[in-house]
Amino acid sequence: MLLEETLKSCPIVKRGKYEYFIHPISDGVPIVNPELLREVAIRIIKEVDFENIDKMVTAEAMGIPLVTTLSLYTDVPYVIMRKREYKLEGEIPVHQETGYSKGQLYLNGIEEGDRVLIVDDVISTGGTMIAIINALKRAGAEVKDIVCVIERGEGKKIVEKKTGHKIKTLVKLDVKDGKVMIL
Ligand SMILES: O=P(O)(O)OC[C@H]1O[C@H](OP(=O)(O)OP(=O)(O)O)[C@H](O)[C@@H]1O
Ligand SMILES: Nc1nc2[nH]cnc2c(=O)[nH]1
Repeated sequence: MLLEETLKSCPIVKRGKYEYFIHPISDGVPIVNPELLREVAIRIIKEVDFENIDKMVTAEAMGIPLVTTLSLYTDVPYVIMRKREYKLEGEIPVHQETGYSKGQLYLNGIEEGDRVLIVDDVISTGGTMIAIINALKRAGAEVKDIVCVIERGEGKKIVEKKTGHKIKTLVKLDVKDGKVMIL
């Protein structure tokens, strides 16, 4: 499959000590081909019962092409957790920490009782997923399902243990000696 094939040859750069892989789905560079985006969206659709989902939630930035594509296929609307504050009534700020960055994410547009699918491109340390789940909890939403395209490291296990939510992923990888290895 295209996702696995393209990951195997993708470049790695250092962000501090963190070996960061660069791929169209997780970075939007060097170029996003529609065949790859379509494959990923269809693989996600096969994993989720969209009949039971009111809204999708993702984090800025690289969840955006994923939820956009999924929304066009399923007619389910989406909310993007932004790194910028809007000061809208009811906006929920949460702290986000990844393997290489720290900041805030802001949730808008979710109402109590909303049945939510969380979508993201990567889960690594799990810091972003914890932030998203915390914000949704504070909004009173019901997290129905979680899908991340790429899994690396222990983040998935950590978040599952901490929150009790199961996380579905399409591909698991490790970065070793400057190379991506599909597990
Ligand atoms: O499991 P974690 O260690 O939290 O890493 C996963 C997060 O890292 C990336 O986002 P990033 O904050 O780099 O933003 P970007 O989408 O703008 O690249 C990715 O899109 C995930 O949201
Ligand atoms: N593109 C990309 N996104 C990430 N998010 C968390 N880790 C990574 C990584 O290594 N590469």
